[in-house]
Amino acid sequence: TSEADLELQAELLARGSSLATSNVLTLDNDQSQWCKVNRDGATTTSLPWTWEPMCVSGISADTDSDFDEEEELRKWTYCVYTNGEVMGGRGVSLVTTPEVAAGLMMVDFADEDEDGNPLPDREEDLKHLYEVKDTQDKGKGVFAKQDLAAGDIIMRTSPILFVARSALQDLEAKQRAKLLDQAVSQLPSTSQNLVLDLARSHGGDPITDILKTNAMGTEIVAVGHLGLIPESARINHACRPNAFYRFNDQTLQFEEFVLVDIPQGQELTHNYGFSLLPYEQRREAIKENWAFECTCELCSRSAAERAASDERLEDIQGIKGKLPTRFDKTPQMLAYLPPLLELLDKENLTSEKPQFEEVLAYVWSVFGQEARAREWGEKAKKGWEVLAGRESWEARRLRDFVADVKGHGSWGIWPEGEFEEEYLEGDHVHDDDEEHEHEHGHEHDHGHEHHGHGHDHEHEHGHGHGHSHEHHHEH
Ligand SMILES: C[S@@+](CC[C@H](N)C(=O)[O-])C[C@H]1O[C@@H](n2cnc3c(N)ncnc32)[C@H](O)[C@@H]1O
Repeated sequence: TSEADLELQAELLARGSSLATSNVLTLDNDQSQWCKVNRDGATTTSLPWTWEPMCVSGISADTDSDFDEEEELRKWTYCVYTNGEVMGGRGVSLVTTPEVAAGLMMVDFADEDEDGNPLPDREEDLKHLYEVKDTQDKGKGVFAKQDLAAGDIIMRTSPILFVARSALQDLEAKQRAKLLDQAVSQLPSTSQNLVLDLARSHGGDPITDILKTNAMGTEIVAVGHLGLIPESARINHACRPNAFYRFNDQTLQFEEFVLVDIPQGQELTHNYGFSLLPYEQRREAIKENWAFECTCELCSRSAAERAASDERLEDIQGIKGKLPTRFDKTPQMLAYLPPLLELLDKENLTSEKPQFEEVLAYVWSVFGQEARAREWGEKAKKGWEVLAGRESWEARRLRDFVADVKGHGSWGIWPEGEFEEEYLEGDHVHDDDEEHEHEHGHEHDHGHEHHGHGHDHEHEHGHGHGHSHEHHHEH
């Protein structure tokens, strides 16, 4: 980056930050006002935005539920920010706060590789791997054009539109529609068409509907946003999905990847959320949030098979609720983790497994059991390589672990003389609190499941470092 670029960035950053204060108008009621942002003579084609930001400010009353009745007034400003040139000409629009926009000015918009060479059209590279076709009962869907293996990346692209989640709450319907329309209309026409062509399911304002039907949960500078990725938005929901995504908020790069092997011709699926809820509740939650009746493989099984799945889900929640957090209770991990992993496996909850495989590897290491530590470390490594990516820090961490188990900080730290052979059997822990376990069944899961670094389609899916997943939805 040249010095001039750095200066420009610093200047833009300063201007972006100052918007936060200069732009908030004094308002005595929740009348909001529109305002133009001062550009101090800068041309509108300078990076990062190619359009004048359009902003609206207002005040919302937040009821603090902990101290009921107490209403707190919160001032807010949301603006439309568009760069119509980045990401290989695809462009990106955001409806977000000036603070988030200022944070984004630092990002490398990922049009160049590390050596400054322009990146090829990455989506074009991978288009032979899948096709979009009509399904019988779910509108369009995405299908594998060849056999795909777990970990394969099938889409490399970028979101076209981001909307801060809070904006959907704070803005009243007309303001929201106006900002969203503006955000879309400032995009290049091919990108506009990609957005406007997407499925709708709720009625009302078209772009709001498109967002609610298709957006995925993402975070930008740690603030929750809905992101619209038109290619990935064609993937239908399944409670036990075979595909997943990662989003990198440093580069705005989005990667769709294969979670479990997919034979040629099979449909790709995403988890839109609620996958840990039992059948009836899951169905309700999907209907309420997504306005469709789930017809996925799991939801279409016989009543007896669904009941068996519900029972496994209850057992999974029960075991998760009992996992010890104190070091002196580490032996209990040996009783709980293997059955938990077996249940997750039976229930095809693939994306949940690596975190527990990793813990189990460290537990064996704590007890100085090298072979078992390495065996589970290998499983966790494979899982993270798929879920977080081969180059992720999770995958590296596990590669380091299996290469040198005895060099790991956990190795043999269980006090000598206190190790008992029966720990290895895993049956030393008595289920004296069996009753309890059922009490906390599914209560914790309001459909916001976190896979790894945060995903769920409420929808959240996705994953990664500062990458989130969620096929959101008000999400
Ligand atoms: C993100 S879009 C998926 C792509 C969409 N089928 C299309 O034609 O563009 C979400 C919409 O797909 C449909 N859909 C997705 N998963 C479904 C499922 N498991 N069962 C029924 N409908 C589903 C619903 O109409 C939902 O509103």
